[in-house]
Amino acid sequence: MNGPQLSELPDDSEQLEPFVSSLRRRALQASELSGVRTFSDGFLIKFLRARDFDVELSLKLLLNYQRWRRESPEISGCLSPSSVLGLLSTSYHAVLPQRDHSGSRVLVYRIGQWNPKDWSAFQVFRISLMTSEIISMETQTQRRGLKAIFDLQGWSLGHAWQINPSLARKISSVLSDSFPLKVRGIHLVNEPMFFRPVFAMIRPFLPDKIKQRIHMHGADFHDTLSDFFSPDILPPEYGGEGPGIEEVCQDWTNQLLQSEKLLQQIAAHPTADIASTPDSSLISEEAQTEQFSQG
Ligand SMILES: Cc1c(C)c2c(c(C)c1O)CC[C@@](C)(CCC[C@H](C)CCC[C@H](C)CCCC(C)C)O2
Repeated sequence: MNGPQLSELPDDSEQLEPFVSSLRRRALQASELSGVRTFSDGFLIKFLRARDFDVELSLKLLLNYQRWRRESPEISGCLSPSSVLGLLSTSYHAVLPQRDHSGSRVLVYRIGQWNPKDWSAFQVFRISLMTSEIISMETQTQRRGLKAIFDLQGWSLGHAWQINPSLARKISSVLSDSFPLKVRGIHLVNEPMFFRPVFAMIRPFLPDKIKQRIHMHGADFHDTLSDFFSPDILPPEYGGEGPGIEEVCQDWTNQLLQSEKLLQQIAAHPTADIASTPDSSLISEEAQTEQFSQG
């Protein structure tokens, strides 16, 4: 059985066991110094699915993930949706309710809603990290990855000044090899000319595979965006017939707020399998059935 076929099996399948044990053994050896003593199956399977069950590559991804978190405490230390509620309330971000034709999650970021005088790039980054942690618990997302649409309408110098080379490095790391999610597409719409220098800071660190998945649509994006996404799932603001952007942002904000405890647990114990622990008081009943038992 090859990697993608293994990915299709459920978490508790016997055939996954040798891979999980092997990654656990390697991870425990490697993290002796960092003091991590337990890795849940669910945690390890995220990394295996992200690397099509290549144990060596999964281990590398796992160690990069831990290092990234350690080196970015300003971002990963506080995974609290309520701490950035003011920003979420401006309809800055949504995960669309429907997956695309290939099963990928579709995320929308509306950069223009971010007022850089009120919110730092670290806080903005935190939102992406929280969403990433939540969707990476979904089996189907582990298999089919995600696509992100960045609406850069309103991008200004105030935004650009927040992105320094160190932050650009952190952005390219999570996109390439520091987070257990398959990035299947990045779509920029309404990007102004002066977004180029910022993109030029991020681009050199990206592997070719990711570079090829970045699409710049400009202001006339309606036609070209629909080459990638069916109108059924896109909000009307992005040329589709799905629910409006304000509504989907509101819904996802509620989802994040419901996951507050869960996210705190992840920030405190990143290697534990929090979503599937018997202690389901961590997350509301509703959110569990909607978000975590799919696929
Ligand atoms: C796991 C994961 C994370 C954590 C993630 C993203 C994706 C696709 C992920 O899979 C995309 C967004 C990002 C990188 C956070 C970005 C935060 C900054 C402050 C936004 C500023 C605006 C960017 C200059 C816009 C363009 C970025 C693209 C070239 C990615 O966080």
